[in-house]
Amino acid sequence: MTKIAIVYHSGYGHTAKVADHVLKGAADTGADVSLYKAEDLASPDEGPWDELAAADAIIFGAPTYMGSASAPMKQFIDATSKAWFTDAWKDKIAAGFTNSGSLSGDKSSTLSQFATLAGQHGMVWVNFGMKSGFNASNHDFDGALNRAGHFHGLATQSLTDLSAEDGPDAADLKTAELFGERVAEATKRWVRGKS
Ligand SMILES: Cc1cc2nc3c(=O)[nH]c(=O)nc-3n(C[C@H](O)[C@H](O)[C@H](O)COP(=O)(O)O)c2cc1C
Repeated sequence: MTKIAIVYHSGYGHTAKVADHVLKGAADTGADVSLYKAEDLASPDEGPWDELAAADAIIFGAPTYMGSASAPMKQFIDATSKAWFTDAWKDKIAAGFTNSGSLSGDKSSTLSQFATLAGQHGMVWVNFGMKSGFNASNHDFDGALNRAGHFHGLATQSLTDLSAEDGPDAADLKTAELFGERVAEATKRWVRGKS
């Protein structure tokens, strides 16, 4: 069974909800998926680093704050330098997701940050591969999948006046599940091809 780790930060619960749905989509393919909080991996010398080293894929997730990954996620990113020195994550599958208040909100910067992190570790970045669900006049905004139209990762929107109970909406959460499924299937093929 392939092992997938999701490392995420969420200040107010919205991104945690997205992480839960990414997990659901990946787990529905039969993968063994675990969630890790970035705060528990803030130091290179403490936390479940061995479990990340044992994973076939690591998915990074954080809210976009001021146009990049939130500070606790950046602290985790910097703490991965020990894994970098030992090539602990080389040739693992990587993917990323972010969530923010605006439809765009510079989420692309956060996804690029995660793809760069994956590149630094010699990981194999899996993009989303889903076409935009809202880019033509005959499309409905409501219920559209991947309506923010990001391709190199998952991007969801949580309107800023809604609690994590009410946002992101069902279409974005379904999009998150399909993203989890995509990464899990890619991981399965990658692991099978290596053996
Ligand atoms: C410090 C801070 C900075 C933010 N910067 C952005 C931003 O650059 N773009 C955006 O669209 N939303 C921004 N937001 C809104 C959050 O991304 C949004 O509320 C998100 O759902 C928070 O996720 P969380 O509950 O997982 O922390 C910001 C929120 C905070 C608190």
